[in-house]
Amino acid sequence: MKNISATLAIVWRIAAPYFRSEDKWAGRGLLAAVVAMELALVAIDVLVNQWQNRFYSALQTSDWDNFVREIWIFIALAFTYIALAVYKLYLNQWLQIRWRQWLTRHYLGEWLGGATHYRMQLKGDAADNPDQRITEDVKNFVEQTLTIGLGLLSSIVTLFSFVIILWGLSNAAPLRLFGTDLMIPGYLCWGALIYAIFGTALTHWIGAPLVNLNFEQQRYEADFRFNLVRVRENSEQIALLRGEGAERARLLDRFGFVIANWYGIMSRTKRLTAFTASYQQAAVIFPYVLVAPAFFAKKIQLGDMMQTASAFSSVQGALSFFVTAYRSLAEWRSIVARLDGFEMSVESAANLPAREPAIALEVAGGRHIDLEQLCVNLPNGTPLVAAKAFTIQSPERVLVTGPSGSGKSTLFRAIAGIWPFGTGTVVIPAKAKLMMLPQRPYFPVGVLRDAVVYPAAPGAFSAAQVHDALIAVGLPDLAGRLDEDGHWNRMLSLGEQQRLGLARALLHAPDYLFLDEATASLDEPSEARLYRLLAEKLPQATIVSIGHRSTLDAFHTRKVALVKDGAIHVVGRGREPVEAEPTVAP
Ligand SMILES: Nc1ncnc2c1ncn2[C@@H]1O[C@H](COP(=O)(O)OP(=O)(O)OP(=O)(O)O)[C@@H](O)[C@H]1O
Repeated sequence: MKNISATLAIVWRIAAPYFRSEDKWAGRGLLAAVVAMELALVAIDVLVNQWQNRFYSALQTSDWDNFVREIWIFIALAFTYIALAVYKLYLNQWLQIRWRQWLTRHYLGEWLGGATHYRMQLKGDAADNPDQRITEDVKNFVEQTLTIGLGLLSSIVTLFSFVIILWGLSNAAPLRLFGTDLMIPGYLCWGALIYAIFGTALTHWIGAPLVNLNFEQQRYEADFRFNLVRVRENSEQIALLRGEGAERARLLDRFGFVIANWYGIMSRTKRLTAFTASYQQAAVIFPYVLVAPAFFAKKIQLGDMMQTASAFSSVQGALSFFVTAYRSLAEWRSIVARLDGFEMSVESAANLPAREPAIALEVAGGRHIDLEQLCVNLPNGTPLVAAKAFTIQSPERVLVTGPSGSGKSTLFRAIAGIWPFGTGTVVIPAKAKLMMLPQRPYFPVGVLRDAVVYPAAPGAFSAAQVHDALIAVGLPDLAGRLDEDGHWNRMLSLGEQQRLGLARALLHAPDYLFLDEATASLDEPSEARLYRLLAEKLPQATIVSIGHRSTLDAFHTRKVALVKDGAIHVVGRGREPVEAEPTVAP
Protein backbone atom coordinates (compact mmCIF):
# COMPACT_ATOMS: atom_id res chain seq x y z
CA MET A 1 0.00 0.00 0.00
CA LYS A 2 2.87 2.29 0.92
CA ASN A 3 4.47 1.41 -2.41
CA ILE A 4 1.30 2.23 -4.30
CA SER A 5 0.89 5.63 -2.68
CA ALA A 6 4.59 6.40 -3.27
CA THR A 7 4.21 5.46 -6.95
CA LEU A 8 1.06 7.56 -7.26
CA ALA A 9 2.85 10.52 -5.69
CA ILE A 10 5.62 10.19 -8.29
CA VAL A 11 3.08 9.88 -11.10
CA TRP A 12 1.41 13.05 -9.87
CA ARG A 13 4.75 14.86 -9.71
CA ILE A 14 5.59 13.87 -13.29
CA ALA A 15 2.11 14.28 -14.76
CA ALA A 16 0.67 17.35 -13.07
CA PRO A 17 3.05 20.05 -14.40
CA TYR A 18 1.69 19.65 -17.94
CA PHE A 19 -1.82 20.44 -16.76
CA ARG A 20 -0.47 23.62 -15.15
CA SER A 21 1.74 24.59 -18.10
CA GLU A 22 1.18 27.12 -20.86
CA ASP A 23 -0.62 24.34 -22.77
CA LYS A 24 -2.93 23.66 -19.82
CA TRP A 25 -6.18 24.71 -21.49
CA ALA A 26 -5.69 22.43 -24.46
CA GLY A 27 -4.57 19.62 -22.13
CA ARG A 28 -7.41 20.04 -19.66
CA GLY A 29 -9.99 20.45 -22.44
CA LEU A 30 -8.88 17.28 -24.20
CA LEU A 31 -8.75 15.36 -20.93
CA ALA A 32 -12.23 16.51 -19.99
CA ALA A 33 -13.56 15.50 -23.41
CA VAL A 34 -11.94 12.07 -23.21
CA VAL A 35 -13.24 11.51 -19.66
CA ALA A 36 -16.74 12.60 -20.71
CA MET A 37 -16.67 10.12 -23.60
CA GLU A 38 -15.43 7.35 -21.34
CA LEU A 39 -18.37 8.00 -19.01
CA ALA A 40 -20.79 8.15 -21.93
CA LEU A 41 -19.53 4.72 -23.03
CA VAL A 42 -20.28 3.33 -19.59
CA ALA A 43 -23.78 4.84 -19.82
CA ILE A 44 -24.27 3.05 -23.13
CA ASP A 45 -23.15 -0.21 -21.51
CA VAL A 46 -25.84 0.30 -18.88
CA LEU A 47 -28.45 0.96 -21.57
CA VAL A 48 -27.36 -2.15 -23.48
CA ASN A 49 -27.64 -4.17 -20.29
CA GLN A 50 -31.24 -3.04 -19.81
CA TRP A 51 -31.89 -3.63 -23.48
CA GLN A 52 -30.74 -7.24 -23.08
CA ASN A 53 -33.51 -7.93 -20.59
CA ARG A 54 -36.17 -6.50 -22.89
CA PHE A 55 -34.72 -8.19 -25.98
CA TYR A 56 -34.50 -11.70 -24.50
CA SER A 57 -37.91 -11.32 -22.88
CA ALA A 58 -39.32 -10.40 -26.31
CA LEU A 59 -37.69 -13.53 -27.70
CA GLN A 60 -39.00 -15.72 -24.91
CA THR A 61 -42.55 -14.40 -25.36
CA SER A 62 -42.29 -14.44 -29.20
CA ASP A 63 -43.27 -10.75 -29.26
CA TRP A 64 -42.46 -9.64 -32.84
CA ASP A 65 -43.28 -5.92 -32.40
CA ASN A 66 -41.08 -5.55 -29.35
CA PHE A 67 -38.37 -7.56 -31.04
CA VAL A 68 -38.30 -5.13 -34.03
CA ARG A 69 -38.42 -2.12 -31.70
CA GLU A 70 -35.46 -3.45 -29.70
CA ILE A 71 -33.48 -4.05 -32.89
CA TRP A 72 -33.88 -0.35 -33.82
CA ILE A 73 -32.90 0.73 -30.31
CA PHE A 74 -29.84 -1.45 -30.53
CA ILE A 75 -28.84 0.10 -33.87
CA ALA A 76 -29.12 3.59 -32.37
CA LEU A 77 -27.07 2.56 -29.32
CA ALA A 78 -24.47 0.86 -31.52
CA PHE A 79 -23.98 3.92 -33.73
CA THR A 80 -23.60 6.19 -30.72
CA TYR A 81 -21.14 3.75 -29.22
CA ILE A 82 -19.06 3.65 -32.42
CA ALA A 83 -18.95 7.45 -32.73
CA LEU A 84 -17.93 7.82 -29.08
CA ALA A 85 -15.30 5.08 -29.31
CA VAL A 86 -13.75 6.64 -32.45
CA TYR A 87 -13.58 10.16 -31.02
CA LYS A 88 -12.44 8.98 -27.62
CA LEU A 89 -9.44 7.34 -29.25
CA TYR A 90 -8.80 10.28 -31.57
CA LEU A 91 -8.88 12.89 -28.80
CA ASN A 92 -6.88 10.59 -26.53
CA GLN A 93 -4.14 10.38 -29.16
CA TRP A 94 -4.27 14.13 -29.63
CA LEU A 95 -3.82 14.64 -25.90
CA GLN A 96 -0.98 12.11 -25.87
CA ILE A 97 1.02 13.90 -28.53
CA ARG A 98 0.56 17.36 -26.94
CA TRP A 99 1.45 16.05 -23.50
CA ARG A 100 4.44 14.16 -24.86
CA GLN A 101 5.59 17.23 -26.77
CA TRP A 102 5.48 19.32 -23.62
CA LEU A 103 7.17 16.69 -21.47
CA THR A 104 9.93 16.12 -24.04
CA ARG A 105 10.59 19.85 -24.30
CA HIS A 106 10.61 20.11 -20.52
CA TYR A 107 13.07 17.23 -20.08
CA LEU A 108 15.31 18.45 -22.90
CA GLY A 109 15.38 21.86 -21.25
CA GLU A 110 16.29 20.40 -17.87
CA TRP A 111 18.83 17.95 -19.24
CA LEU A 112 20.53 20.48 -21.48
CA GLY A 113 20.21 23.30 -18.94
CA GLY A 114 23.64 24.59 -17.93
CA ALA A 115 26.02 21.66 -18.11
CA THR A 116 23.63 19.26 -16.38
CA HIS A 117 24.00 16.56 -19.04
CA TYR A 118 27.78 16.70 -18.60
CA ARG A 119 27.62 16.66 -14.81
CA MET A 120 25.27 13.70 -14.89
CA GLN A 121 27.99 11.80 -16.73
CA LEU A 122 30.62 12.98 -14.28
CA LYS A 123 28.57 11.85 -11.32
CA GLY A 124 27.87 8.58 -13.09
CA ASP A 125 24.75 8.00 -11.00
CA ALA A 126 21.29 6.55 -11.48
CA ALA A 127 20.15 7.75 -14.90
CA ASP A 128 21.60 5.39 -17.45
CA ASN A 129 20.73 6.16 -21.07
CA PRO A 130 18.97 9.53 -20.83
CA ASP A 131 18.21 9.23 -24.55
CA GLN A 132 15.88 6.33 -23.85
CA ARG A 133 14.19 8.14 -20.99
CA ILE A 134 13.48 11.18 -23.13
CA THR A 135 12.20 9.11 -26.05
CA GLU A 136 10.55 5.81 -25.19
CA ASP A 137 9.90 6.30 -21.50
CA VAL A 138 8.17 9.65 -22.00
CA LYS A 139 6.07 8.25 -24.85
CA ASN A 140 5.08 5.16 -22.85
CA PHE A 141 4.44 7.13 -19.68
CA VAL A 142 1.94 9.40 -21.40
CA GLU A 143 0.26 6.54 -23.23
CA GLN A 144 0.05 4.20 -20.26
CA THR A 145 -0.96 6.85 -17.75
CA LEU A 146 -3.93 7.77 -19.90
CA THR A 147 -4.84 4.16 -20.65
CA ILE A 148 -4.59 3.06 -17.04
CA GLY A 149 -6.17 6.21 -15.62
CA LEU A 150 -9.14 6.06 -17.97
CA GLY A 151 -9.42 2.30 -17.51
CA LEU A 152 -9.58 2.76 -13.77
CA LEU A 153 -12.14 5.54 -14.04
CA SER A 154 -14.28 3.48 -16.36
CA SER A 155 -14.04 0.50 -13.99
CA ILE A 156 -15.12 2.56 -10.99
CA VAL A 157 -18.07 4.12 -12.81
CA THR A 158 -19.04 0.76 -14.31
CA LEU A 159 -18.85 -0.79 -10.87
CA PHE A 160 -21.20 1.73 -9.30
CA SER A 161 -23.64 1.68 -12.21
CA PHE A 162 -23.88 -2.09 -12.41
CA VAL A 163 -23.75 -2.78 -8.69
CA ILE A 164 -27.08 -0.99 -8.41
CA ILE A 165 -28.55 -3.08 -11.22
CA LEU A 166 -27.05 -6.26 -9.84
CA TRP A 167 -28.33 -5.53 -6.35
CA GLY A 168 -31.86 -5.20 -7.71
CA LEU A 169 -31.48 -8.40 -9.74
CA SER A 170 -30.19 -10.28 -6.68
CA ASN A 171 -33.42 -9.54 -4.94
CA ALA A 172 -35.48 -10.52 -8.00
CA ALA A 173 -33.58 -13.83 -8.36
CA PRO A 174 -33.01 -15.15 -4.86
CA LEU A 175 -30.18 -17.59 -4.30
CA ARG A 176 -31.54 -21.09 -4.47
CA LEU A 177 -29.52 -23.77 -2.76
CA PHE A 178 -30.68 -27.37 -2.36
CA GLY A 179 -34.24 -26.42 -3.23
CA THR A 180 -34.58 -23.54 -0.73
CA ASP A 181 -34.47 -19.82 -1.39
CA LEU A 182 -31.85 -18.01 0.67
CA MET A 183 -32.55 -14.32 1.13
CA ILE A 184 -29.10 -12.74 1.07
CA PRO A 185 -29.45 -9.10 -0.01
CA GLY A 186 -27.23 -8.31 -3.01
CA TYR A 187 -25.67 -11.79 -3.00
CA LEU A 188 -24.65 -11.41 -6.67
CA CYS A 189 -22.63 -8.29 -5.76
CA TRP A 190 -20.95 -10.14 -2.89
CA GLY A 191 -20.25 -13.04 -5.20
CA ALA A 192 -18.57 -10.73 -7.72
CA LEU A 193 -16.61 -9.04 -4.93
CA ILE A 194 -15.31 -12.28 -3.45
CA TYR A 195 -14.47 -13.57 -6.92
CA ALA A 196 -12.51 -10.37 -7.74
CA ILE A 197 -10.66 -10.23 -4.42
CA PHE A 198 -9.58 -13.80 -4.85
CA GLY A 199 -8.44 -13.07 -8.44
CA THR A 200 -6.59 -9.89 -7.54
CA ALA A 201 -4.70 -11.44 -4.66
CA LEU A 202 -3.59 -14.40 -6.74
CA THR A 203 -2.66 -12.18 -9.69
CA HIS A 204 -0.47 -10.02 -7.53
CA TRP A 205 1.14 -13.02 -5.95
CA ILE A 206 1.97 -14.53 -9.35
CA GLY A 207 2.78 -11.33 -11.22
CA ALA A 208 4.68 -9.15 -8.70
CA PRO A 209 8.17 -10.03 -10.04
CA LEU A 210 7.12 -8.63 -13.43
CA VAL A 211 7.63 -5.03 -12.25
CA ASN A 212 11.31 -5.54 -11.67
CA LEU A 213 11.73 -7.77 -14.71
CA ASN A 214 10.22 -5.07 -16.94
CA PHE A 215 12.45 -2.41 -15.41
CA GLU A 216 15.52 -4.54 -16.08
CA GLN A 217 14.35 -5.37 -19.60
CA GLN A 218 14.16 -1.71 -20.55
CA ARG A 219 17.60 -1.10 -19.09
CA TYR A 220 19.18 -4.04 -20.93
CA GLU A 221 17.55 -3.03 -24.22
CA ALA A 222 18.81 0.53 -23.81
CA ASP A 223 22.31 -0.64 -22.92
CA PHE A 224 22.42 -2.88 -25.96
CA ARG A 225 21.27 -0.03 -28.20
CA PHE A 226 23.76 2.37 -26.64
CA ASN A 227 26.61 -0.04 -27.32
CA LEU A 228 25.50 -0.44 -30.94
CA VAL A 229 25.53 3.34 -31.30
CA ARG A 230 29.07 3.42 -29.82
CA VAL A 231 30.18 0.95 -32.50
CA ARG A 232 28.63 3.10 -35.21
CA GLU A 233 30.29 6.22 -33.83
CA ASN A 234 33.70 4.57 -33.55
CA SER A 235 33.49 2.30 -36.57
CA GLU A 236 36.74 3.60 -38.08
CA GLN A 237 38.77 2.83 -34.97
CA ILE A 238 37.15 -0.59 -34.69
CA ALA A 239 37.87 -1.38 -38.34
CA LEU A 240 41.48 -0.18 -38.04
CA LEU A 241 42.07 -2.22 -34.92
CA ARG A 242 40.25 -5.19 -36.45
CA GLY A 243 38.08 -5.06 -33.38
CA GLU A 244 34.98 -6.52 -35.05
CA GLY A 245 35.34 -9.89 -33.33
CA ALA A 246 35.74 -8.29 -29.92
CA GLU A 247 32.78 -5.99 -30.60
CA ARG A 248 30.58 -8.84 -31.73
CA ALA A 249 31.43 -10.77 -28.58
CA ARG A 250 30.81 -7.70 -26.40
CA LEU A 251 27.52 -6.90 -28.13
CA LEU A 252 26.32 -10.49 -27.93
CA ASP A 253 27.25 -10.43 -24.28
CA ARG A 254 25.00 -7.40 -23.76
CA PHE A 255 22.29 -8.97 -25.86
CA GLY A 256 22.61 -12.07 -23.67
CA PHE A 257 21.24 -10.01 -20.76
CA VAL A 258 18.28 -8.96 -22.92
CA ILE A 259 17.55 -12.59 -23.75
CA ALA A 260 18.03 -13.97 -20.25
CA ASN A 261 15.75 -11.37 -18.74
CA TRP A 262 13.20 -11.93 -21.49
CA TYR A 263 13.03 -15.62 -20.61
CA GLY A 264 12.24 -14.50 -17.06
CA ILE A 265 9.43 -12.28 -18.35
CA MET A 266 8.12 -15.07 -20.59
CA SER A 267 7.89 -17.62 -17.82
CA ARG A 268 6.23 -15.14 -15.43
CA THR A 269 3.80 -13.97 -18.12
CA LYS A 270 2.94 -17.58 -18.95
CA ARG A 271 1.95 -18.29 -15.36
CA LEU A 272 0.09 -15.02 -15.09
CA THR A 273 -1.78 -15.57 -18.36
CA ALA A 274 -2.66 -19.12 -17.37
CA PHE A 275 -4.26 -17.76 -14.24
CA THR A 276 -5.95 -14.66 -15.71
CA ALA A 277 -7.32 -16.61 -18.69
CA SER A 278 -8.78 -19.30 -16.40
CA TYR A 279 -10.15 -16.58 -14.17
CA GLN A 280 -11.84 -14.84 -17.09
CA GLN A 281 -13.23 -18.05 -18.56
CA ALA A 282 -14.65 -19.10 -15.22
CA ALA A 283 -16.24 -15.66 -14.93
CA VAL A 284 -18.34 -16.38 -18.03
CA ILE A 285 -20.29 -19.22 -16.42
CA PHE A 286 -20.06 -18.19 -12.76
CA PRO A 287 -23.17 -15.90 -12.80
CA TYR A 288 -25.25 -18.58 -14.64
CA VAL A 289 -24.30 -21.08 -11.95
CA LEU A 290 -25.54 -18.60 -9.34
CA VAL A 291 -28.91 -17.74 -10.94
CA ALA A 292 -29.69 -20.87 -12.97
CA PRO A 293 -31.48 -22.58 -10.03
CA ALA A 294 -33.83 -19.59 -9.81
CA PHE A 295 -34.38 -19.69 -13.60
CA PHE A 296 -35.12 -23.41 -13.68
CA ALA A 297 -37.43 -22.98 -10.70
CA LYS A 298 -39.20 -20.45 -13.02
CA LYS A 299 -38.67 -17.62 -10.51
CA ILE A 300 -37.09 -15.45 -13.22
CA GLN A 301 -37.30 -15.13 -17.00
CA LEU A 302 -34.62 -15.67 -19.64
CA GLY A 303 -34.27 -11.87 -20.01
CA ASP A 304 -33.58 -11.51 -16.28
CA MET A 305 -30.96 -14.25 -16.40
CA MET A 306 -29.21 -12.75 -19.44
CA GLN A 307 -29.25 -9.29 -17.87
CA THR A 308 -27.92 -10.72 -14.63
CA ALA A 309 -25.09 -12.51 -16.41
CA SER A 310 -24.18 -9.36 -18.30
CA ALA A 311 -24.38 -7.13 -15.20
CA PHE A 312 -22.40 -9.65 -13.19
CA SER A 313 -19.71 -9.75 -15.84
CA SER A 314 -19.56 -5.92 -15.86
CA VAL A 315 -19.24 -5.73 -12.07
CA GLN A 316 -16.76 -8.55 -11.98
CA GLY A 317 -14.82 -7.02 -14.88
CA ALA A 318 -14.68 -3.66 -13.11
CA LEU A 319 -13.59 -5.25 -9.85
CA SER A 320 -10.98 -7.24 -11.74
CA PHE A 321 -9.38 -4.19 -13.30
CA PHE A 322 -6.19 -5.03 -11.47
CA VAL A 323 -6.17 -8.59 -12.83
CA THR A 324 -6.71 -7.56 -16.44
CA ALA A 325 -4.33 -4.63 -16.40
CA TYR A 326 -1.64 -6.30 -14.33
CA ARG A 327 0.96 -6.53 -17.09
CA SER A 328 0.41 -2.91 -18.16
CA LEU A 329 0.53 -1.84 -14.52
CA ALA A 330 3.83 -3.65 -14.04
CA GLU A 331 5.30 -1.99 -17.14
CA TRP A 332 3.91 1.37 -16.14
CA ARG A 333 5.47 1.16 -12.68
CA SER A 334 8.86 0.46 -14.17
CA ILE A 335 8.49 3.41 -16.56
CA VAL A 336 7.50 5.64 -13.66
CA ALA A 337 10.57 4.45 -11.72
CA ARG A 338 12.82 5.21 -14.71
CA LEU A 339 11.46 8.72 -15.21
CA ASP A 340 11.71 9.34 -11.49
CA GLY A 341 15.36 8.23 -11.55
CA PHE A 342 15.98 10.55 -14.48
CA GLU A 343 14.36 13.54 -12.76
CA MET A 344 16.33 12.85 -9.57
CA SER A 345 19.57 12.56 -11.47
CA VAL A 346 18.94 15.79 -13.41
CA GLU A 347 18.08 17.58 -10.19
CA SER A 348 21.08 16.23 -8.37
CA ALA A 349 23.43 17.23 -11.22
CA ALA A 350 21.87 20.68 -11.54
CA ASN A 351 22.13 21.31 -7.80
CA LEU A 352 25.57 19.81 -7.46
CA PRO A 353 27.33 23.12 -6.81
CA ALA A 354 24.70 24.13 -4.25
CA ARG A 355 24.77 20.90 -2.27
CA GLU A 356 28.45 20.04 -2.08
CA PRO A 357 31.51 22.24 -1.65
CA ALA A 358 32.00 23.43 -5.19
CA ILE A 359 34.05 25.84 -7.23
CA ALA A 360 32.27 29.19 -7.14
CA LEU A 361 31.85 31.16 -10.34
CA GLU A 362 31.73 34.92 -9.87
CA VAL A 363 31.08 37.59 -12.41
CA ALA A 364 32.92 40.83 -11.64
CA GLY A 365 33.43 44.20 -13.26
CA GLY A 366 37.16 43.90 -14.01
CA ARG A 367 38.87 42.85 -17.20
CA HIS A 368 40.80 39.86 -15.91
CA ILE A 369 40.06 36.27 -15.06
CA ASP A 370 41.11 35.55 -11.49
CA LEU A 371 41.54 32.19 -9.88
CA GLU A 372 41.28 32.67 -6.13
CA GLN A 373 42.29 29.90 -3.74
CA LEU A 374 41.21 27.48 -6.41
CA CYS A 375 41.54 23.77 -5.80
CA VAL A 376 40.21 21.55 -8.58
CA ASN A 377 39.32 18.02 -7.46
CA LEU A 378 38.39 14.80 -9.19
CA PRO A 379 34.73 13.71 -8.84
CA ASN A 380 35.78 11.42 -5.99
CA GLY A 381 37.21 14.42 -4.10
CA THR A 382 40.91 13.80 -4.74
CA PRO A 383 42.66 17.18 -5.23
CA LEU A 384 44.14 17.55 -8.70
CA VAL A 385 45.25 21.14 -9.40
CA ALA A 386 45.65 24.17 -7.12
CA ALA A 387 45.93 27.85 -8.00
CA LYS A 388 46.25 30.14 -5.01
CA ALA A 389 46.06 33.46 -6.79
CA PHE A 390 46.38 33.42 -10.53
CA THR A 391 45.31 36.08 -12.98
CA ILE A 392 44.84 35.93 -16.71
CA GLN A 393 45.22 39.47 -18.05
CA SER A 394 43.35 40.96 -20.96
CA PRO A 395 44.70 40.78 -23.54
CA GLU A 396 47.60 38.40 -23.17
CA ARG A 397 48.81 35.10 -24.55
CA VAL A 398 49.37 32.37 -21.99
CA LEU A 399 50.77 28.93 -22.67
CA VAL A 400 49.85 26.32 -20.05
CA THR A 401 52.15 23.34 -19.90
CA GLY A 402 52.52 20.38 -17.63
CA PRO A 403 52.84 16.61 -17.73
CA SER A 404 50.10 14.53 -19.22
CA GLY A 405 47.32 13.93 -16.72
CA SER A 406 48.40 16.86 -14.53
CA GLY A 407 44.96 18.46 -14.89
CA LYS A 408 45.35 21.12 -17.58
CA SER A 409 42.11 20.29 -19.38
CA THR A 410 40.28 19.93 -16.08
CA LEU A 411 41.50 23.40 -15.07
CA PHE A 412 39.99 24.75 -18.32
CA ARG A 413 36.72 22.98 -17.49
CA ALA A 414 36.72 24.65 -14.08
CA ILE A 415 37.28 28.08 -15.66
CA ALA A 416 34.46 27.36 -18.13
CA GLY A 417 32.21 26.65 -15.14
CA ILE A 418 31.28 23.09 -16.06
CA TRP A 419 33.54 21.35 -13.50
CA PRO A 420 32.02 21.80 -10.05
CA PHE A 421 34.32 19.54 -8.01
CA GLY A 422 36.67 21.55 -5.82
CA THR A 423 36.82 24.73 -3.81
CA GLY A 424 37.76 28.37 -4.36
CA THR A 425 36.53 30.91 -6.85
CA VAL A 426 36.83 31.65 -10.55
CA VAL A 427 36.16 35.32 -11.26
CA ILE A 428 35.09 36.10 -14.82
CA PRO A 429 34.69 39.64 -16.19
CA ALA A 430 31.06 40.59 -16.75
CA LYS A 431 29.99 40.30 -20.38
CA ALA A 432 33.25 38.58 -21.32
CA LYS A 433 32.78 36.06 -24.10
CA LEU A 434 34.69 32.84 -23.38
CA MET A 435 35.27 30.12 -25.91
CA MET A 436 36.90 26.75 -25.42
CA LEU A 437 38.30 24.84 -28.35
CA PRO A 438 39.21 21.24 -27.56
CA GLN A 439 41.50 18.98 -29.52
CA ARG A 440 38.49 17.33 -31.14
CA PRO A 441 35.89 20.02 -31.83
CA TYR A 442 32.25 19.04 -32.05
CA PHE A 443 30.22 19.66 -35.21
CA PRO A 444 26.51 18.88 -35.28
CA VAL A 445 25.44 16.66 -38.16
CA GLY A 446 23.94 18.88 -40.86
CA VAL A 447 24.78 21.68 -43.25
CA LEU A 448 28.45 22.70 -43.04
CA ARG A 449 27.65 26.38 -42.67
CA ASP A 450 25.51 25.70 -39.58
CA ALA A 451 28.07 23.27 -38.18
CA VAL A 452 30.81 25.92 -38.33
CA VAL A 453 28.81 28.68 -36.64
CA TYR A 454 27.57 26.34 -33.85
CA PRO A 455 26.44 27.12 -31.15
CA ALA A 456 25.15 30.28 -32.83
CA ALA A 457 21.82 29.87 -34.59
CA PRO A 458 21.94 28.89 -38.25
CA GLY A 459 22.10 32.07 -40.25
CA ALA A 460 23.75 34.09 -37.45
CA PHE A 461 26.65 34.69 -39.80
CA SER A 462 26.37 35.38 -43.50
CA ALA A 463 27.59 32.88 -46.07
CA ALA A 464 30.31 35.36 -47.05
CA GLN A 465 31.58 35.59 -43.45
CA VAL A 466 31.73 31.79 -43.09
CA HIS A 467 33.32 31.47 -46.52
CA ASP A 468 36.03 34.03 -45.65
CA ALA A 469 36.74 32.34 -42.30
CA LEU A 470 37.23 28.98 -44.02
CA ILE A 471 39.57 30.53 -46.60
CA ALA A 472 41.51 32.21 -43.79
CA VAL A 473 42.09 28.94 -41.90
CA GLY A 474 43.23 27.21 -45.09
CA LEU A 475 40.12 25.24 -46.09
CA PRO A 476 39.32 26.63 -49.56
CA ASP A 477 37.71 23.37 -50.71
CA LEU A 478 35.27 23.35 -47.83
CA ALA A 479 34.55 27.04 -48.38
CA GLY A 480 32.84 25.99 -51.62
CA ARG A 481 30.70 23.32 -49.89
CA LEU A 482 28.94 25.45 -47.30
CA ASP A 483 25.48 24.12 -48.10
CA GLU A 484 26.51 20.48 -48.08
CA ASP A 485 24.93 18.18 -45.50
CA GLY A 486 27.22 15.81 -43.64
CA HIS A 487 28.59 14.19 -40.50
CA TRP A 488 31.62 16.47 -40.40
CA ASN A 489 33.32 14.86 -37.41
CA ARG A 490 33.39 11.65 -39.39
CA MET A 491 34.19 13.05 -42.82
CA LEU A 492 37.05 15.42 -42.04
CA SER A 493 40.57 14.72 -40.85
CA LEU A 494 41.38 15.81 -37.32
CA GLY A 495 43.62 18.57 -38.70
CA GLU A 496 40.75 19.82 -40.89
CA GLN A 497 38.41 19.67 -37.94
CA GLN A 498 40.84 21.75 -35.91
CA ARG A 499 41.06 24.35 -38.71
CA LEU A 500 37.26 24.40 -38.80
CA GLY A 501 37.26 24.94 -35.03
CA LEU A 502 39.52 27.94 -35.45
CA ALA A 503 37.23 29.29 -38.16
CA ARG A 504 34.44 29.06 -35.59
CA ALA A 505 36.60 31.05 -33.14
CA LEU A 506 37.29 33.72 -35.79
CA LEU A 507 33.59 34.12 -36.44
CA HIS A 508 32.57 34.26 -32.78
CA ALA A 509 35.50 36.54 -31.88
CA PRO A 510 35.58 35.69 -28.15
CA ASP A 511 37.31 37.88 -25.58
CA TYR A 512 38.98 34.82 -24.08
CA LEU A 513 39.92 31.93 -26.29
CA PHE A 514 41.06 28.72 -24.60
CA LEU A 515 42.83 26.32 -26.94
CA ASP A 516 43.20 22.86 -25.42
CA GLU A 517 45.70 21.28 -27.80
CA ALA A 518 43.39 22.68 -30.46
CA THR A 519 46.13 22.73 -33.11
CA ALA A 520 47.99 19.60 -32.03
CA SER A 521 47.09 17.67 -35.19
CA LEU A 522 48.48 20.31 -37.55
CA ASP A 523 52.02 20.42 -38.83
CA GLU A 524 54.16 23.06 -37.17
CA PRO A 525 54.21 25.59 -40.05
CA SER A 526 50.41 25.41 -40.34
CA GLU A 527 50.07 25.77 -36.58
CA ALA A 528 52.32 28.85 -36.68
CA ARG A 529 50.29 30.34 -39.54
CA LEU A 530 47.06 29.86 -37.62
CA TYR A 531 48.45 31.42 -34.45
CA ARG A 532 49.54 34.43 -36.52
CA LEU A 533 46.08 34.58 -38.04
CA LEU A 534 44.46 34.61 -34.57
CA ALA A 535 46.79 37.42 -33.49
CA GLU A 536 45.91 39.39 -36.59
CA LYS A 537 42.13 38.83 -36.55
CA LEU A 538 41.57 38.82 -32.80
CA PRO A 539 44.15 41.30 -31.51
CA GLN A 540 42.14 42.13 -28.40
CA ALA A 541 41.45 38.53 -27.43
CA THR A 542 43.24 36.78 -24.62
CA ILE A 543 44.48 33.43 -25.79
CA VAL A 544 45.25 30.68 -23.31
CA SER A 545 46.70 27.56 -24.90
CA ILE A 546 47.50 24.12 -23.64
CA GLY A 547 50.22 22.52 -25.70
CA HIS A 548 53.21 20.28 -25.49
CA ARG A 549 55.21 21.61 -28.47
CA SER A 550 58.08 23.96 -27.71
CA THR A 551 57.36 25.78 -31.00
CA LEU A 552 54.25 27.21 -29.34
CA ASP A 553 56.41 29.30 -27.00
CA ALA A 554 56.95 31.88 -29.71
CA PHE A 555 53.25 32.74 -29.91
CA HIS A 556 52.71 33.36 -26.23
CA THR A 557 53.83 36.08 -23.88
CA ARG A 558 53.73 34.02 -20.75
CA LYS A 559 54.27 30.40 -19.99
CA VAL A 560 52.68 28.76 -16.98
CA ALA A 561 53.66 25.31 -15.90
CA LEU A 562 51.63 22.94 -13.73
CA VAL A 563 54.27 21.80 -11.28
CA LYS A 564 53.95 18.79 -9.04
CA ASP A 565 53.78 19.76 -5.38
CA GLY A 566 53.22 16.67 -3.26
CA ALA A 567 50.14 14.89 -4.51
CA ILE A 568 48.78 17.75 -6.61
CA HIS A 569 49.92 20.11 -9.33
CA VAL A 570 50.21 23.81 -8.69
CA VAL A 571 49.53 26.52 -11.24
CA GLY A 572 51.82 29.46 -11.54
CA ARG A 573 55.13 28.19 -10.30
CA GLY A 574 57.98 27.86 -12.78
CA ARG A 575 56.84 30.86 -14.78
CA GLU A 576 59.00 31.71 -17.74
CA PRO A 577 58.69 34.84 -19.79
CA VAL A 578 58.30 33.97 -23.41
CA GLU A 579 59.79 35.96 -26.20
CA ALA A 580 56.82 36.78 -28.40
CA GLU A 581 57.04 36.67 -32.16
CA PRO A 582 56.99 40.17 -33.60
CA THR A 583 53.72 39.42 -35.42
CA VAL A 584 51.90 38.43 -32.20
CA ALA A 585 50.31 41.32 -30.42
CA PRO A 586 51.25 41.39 -26.73
N1 LIG B 1 35.45 12.63 -15.48
C1 LIG B 1 36.53 12.22 -14.85
N2 LIG B 1 36.44 11.30 -13.88
C2 LIG B 1 37.54 10.86 -13.23
N3 LIG B 1 38.79 11.30 -13.48
C3 LIG B 1 38.94 12.23 -14.43
C4 LIG B 1 37.83 12.73 -15.16
N4 LIG B 1 38.29 13.64 -16.05
C5 LIG B 1 39.64 13.69 -15.88
N5 LIG B 1 40.02 12.84 -14.91
C6 LIG B 1 41.38 12.60 -14.45
O1 LIG B 1 41.98 13.83 -14.16
C7 LIG B 1 43.33 13.82 -14.50
C8 LIG B 1 43.66 15.06 -15.31
O2 LIG B 1 43.02 14.96 -16.57
P1 LIG B 1 43.22 16.12 -17.64
O3 LIG B 1 42.49 15.71 -18.87
O4 LIG B 1 42.83 17.40 -17.03
O5 LIG B 1 44.77 16.09 -17.85
P2 LIG B 1 45.66 16.91 -18.85
O6 LIG B 1 46.72 17.55 -18.03
O7 LIG B 1 44.85 17.80 -19.72
O8 LIG B 1 46.27 15.70 -19.70
P3 LIG B 1 46.78 15.65 -21.22
O9 LIG B 1 47.98 16.53 -21.30
O10 LIG B 1 47.12 14.20 -21.37
O11 LIG B 1 45.65 16.08 -22.07
C9 LIG B 1 43.60 12.54 -15.24
O12 LIG B 1 44.28 11.65 -14.37
C10 LIG B 1 42.22 12.01 -15.57
O13 LIG B 1 42.19 10.62 -15.51
